[in-house]
Amino acid sequence: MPKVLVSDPIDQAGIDILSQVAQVDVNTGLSAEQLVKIIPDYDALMIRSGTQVTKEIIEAGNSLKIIGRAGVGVDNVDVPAATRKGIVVVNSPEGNTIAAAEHAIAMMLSMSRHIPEANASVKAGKWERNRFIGVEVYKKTLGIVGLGKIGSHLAAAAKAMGMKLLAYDPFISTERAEQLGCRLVELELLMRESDYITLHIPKTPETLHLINAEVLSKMKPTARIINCARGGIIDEAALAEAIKEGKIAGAAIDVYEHEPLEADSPLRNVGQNIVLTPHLGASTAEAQVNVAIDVAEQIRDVLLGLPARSAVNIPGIFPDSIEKLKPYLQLAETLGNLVSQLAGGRVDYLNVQLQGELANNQSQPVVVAALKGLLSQALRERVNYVNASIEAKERGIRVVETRDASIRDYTGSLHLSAKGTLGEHTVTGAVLGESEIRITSVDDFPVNVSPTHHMLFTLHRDMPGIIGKIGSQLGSFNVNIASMQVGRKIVRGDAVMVLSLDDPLPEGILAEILKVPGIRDAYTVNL
Ligand SMILES: NC(=O)c1ccc[n+]([C@@H]2O[C@H](COP(=O)([O-])OP(=O)(O)OC[C@H]3O[C@@H](n4cnc5c(N)ncnc54)[C@H](O)[C@@H]3O)[C@@H](O)[C@H]2O)c1
Ligand SMILES: O=C(O)CC[C@@H](O)C(=O)O
Repeated sequence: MPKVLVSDPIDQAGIDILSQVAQVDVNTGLSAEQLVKIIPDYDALMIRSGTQVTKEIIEAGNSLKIIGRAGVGVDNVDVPAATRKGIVVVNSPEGNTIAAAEHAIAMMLSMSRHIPEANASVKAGKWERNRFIGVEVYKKTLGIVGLGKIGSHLAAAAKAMGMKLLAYDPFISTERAEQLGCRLVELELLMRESDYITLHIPKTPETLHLINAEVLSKMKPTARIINCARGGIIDEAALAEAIKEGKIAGAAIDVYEHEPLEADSPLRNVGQNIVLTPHLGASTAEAQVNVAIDVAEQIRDVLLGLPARSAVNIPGIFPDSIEKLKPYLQLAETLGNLVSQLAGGRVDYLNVQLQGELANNQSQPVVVAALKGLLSQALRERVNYVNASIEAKERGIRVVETRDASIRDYTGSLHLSAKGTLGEHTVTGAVLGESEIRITSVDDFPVNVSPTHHMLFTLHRDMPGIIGKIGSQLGSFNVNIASMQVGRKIVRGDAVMVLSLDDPLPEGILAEILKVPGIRDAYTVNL
C-alpha cells in the first residue's frame, strides 16, 4: 500500500479519501531536518502553507510521486526541483477563493469600525462608545490590485456594498474589468484615488515589495491598505513607518514576509491602526473541506496511475499521444511565454498556427500549452494545462487556431502571433531531433536560436557598428553575452538581434540601449 505523509493540519474529509488507497500518516510541525529524514518512506506529501518543501526535502523523496498543496499558492514548494525529479505538484486553485475574499472584506470592515480594539475594550470591562467612531465604506473607493479569482469575487461584494471600484492588473483587459464594475487604471492612480486598497496578486520577483515606501507615499492620509495575498508584496518596515507617521490611516495584514511573524517585527509596534491576523485567509470550515477534498482526490488518482486535474508543473489530462507531442508542448509553452513578453502584458489576441507534420496532430494540447506559456507571466504556477483556456477566455483573449501542412521548413513547426500593449508580434519555433527547441523567426525575421533564461531582442537598422555598441552597453552593465544572432531579410534594411545572456538585465539598461542610433525597439525576455 502506498504511504502518504500529511505534514500540515488538513480536514478529515481529505484524510478519509486518501485512506481508501493509502496508509496515511498525519505528522504536523516537523522540522526541515525531520522531514528530510522521513520523506524517503513516502509516495505522496500533502501540505498547506506551513510546510516549506525545499529542494533538500524533494531530493530526499526518492519514492515521492506527488506533492499536494491544499490551497492556491505553491510558493512554499520548490516546484522546479519537483519537476526535475518528476514529481507532480498539484494545488486547489479555487477551493478557498471565497474564504480569502471574505477575509479581505472582514479586514476592511474591522479596520473601519475599530472592531478589534472595541472588542478588547469591552472585555476589559470598559464602555468607550466615543473612542470608537468609525467610517463607512459606502461610496468610498476601493482599489483592487490583482483582478483574478479572489479580486473578482471581492469586486462583486464591494460593489453590492456601494463602493466605487478601481483595479490595477496589467494582464486583464479593460472589457473584463468593466464587466466586473471596475475602472482599470495604473497602480499610481489607484494608490492616489483609493480610500481602501486590497492586494490579490501572486508573490513573484516582480511583485516583491511592489508596495514600498514610495508607492505608499502616494496614498491619501485617510486611506487604508489590506494584504490577504502574500507576505513580501508590501515592504513591512515602510508600512509600519507610514502608519506611525500618520501618512496613511491604517492597514490590515494577514500574510507576512516571514511566517510566523517574528516577535520583533515592526508591524507589532504600530498600535491600534493596524489589524493583524495569522494567515487566516483560507481558514474557513468550508474552504478547508474544499481544498482537502480537491487535493486528496488528486493524490488518490495519481497513486492509482490516473492523471491529476490541477497539476501545476506537468500536463495531467492528455492521453498516451502525450509522449509524441511532449517536445511540441514545451515549444508551444516557450513560444507563448516569449510572444507575451514581446507583445506586452495585456494580450487580447493569439493566433497559433501548426505547420508541417505538426498540422496533422491533435491541436488542442498545443494551443493549451501556448496559452499556458502566454499566461505564465501573469499567473505563474496558477496556470496549468487544465485552466489555461478558461483563464484566457476570462481575460478576453481571442484565440485563433490555424494549420498549414504545406510549410515544410522543419518537420513540424509552430507559429504564434499575439497582439498586446506593445503591438503585434510573431514568433516561430521548431523541434530539432528528439527534443531540441529552436526559435526560428521573430517578427518574421529568420533566426536560429535556442531559448535561454535571459534574453534581449532588438529591432534595428542593419548598419555597421550597431552590434558592437549593444555589446559595449551590456558590458558596461556587467552583463555577459552567451550568444548573439542577427536575422535580416535584406542587407541594410531592418533586422532583429537576439542575444542570450548569462545574467538578468539590470533596470535602466533598456533605456540606454534604445538611445543607440539605429535601434528601433528593444525587449527583455525571461523564459
Ligand atoms: N491569505 C490566504 O490565506 C490566501 C488564500 C488564498 C489565496 N491567497 C493568495 O491570494 C493571491 C490571489 O489569489 P487568486 O486565486 O485570486 O489568484 P489569481 O491567479 O486568480 O489572480 C491573480 C491576479 O493577479 C494578477 N497579477 C499578476 N501579476 C500582477 C502584477 N504584477 N500586478 C498586478 N496584478 C498582477 C493576475 O493577472 C491575476 O489576475 C495569491 O497570492 C494567493 O496565493 C491567499
Ligand atoms: O493553507 C492555508 O491556510 C493558506 C492557504 C492560502 O494562502 C493559499 O495560498 O491557498
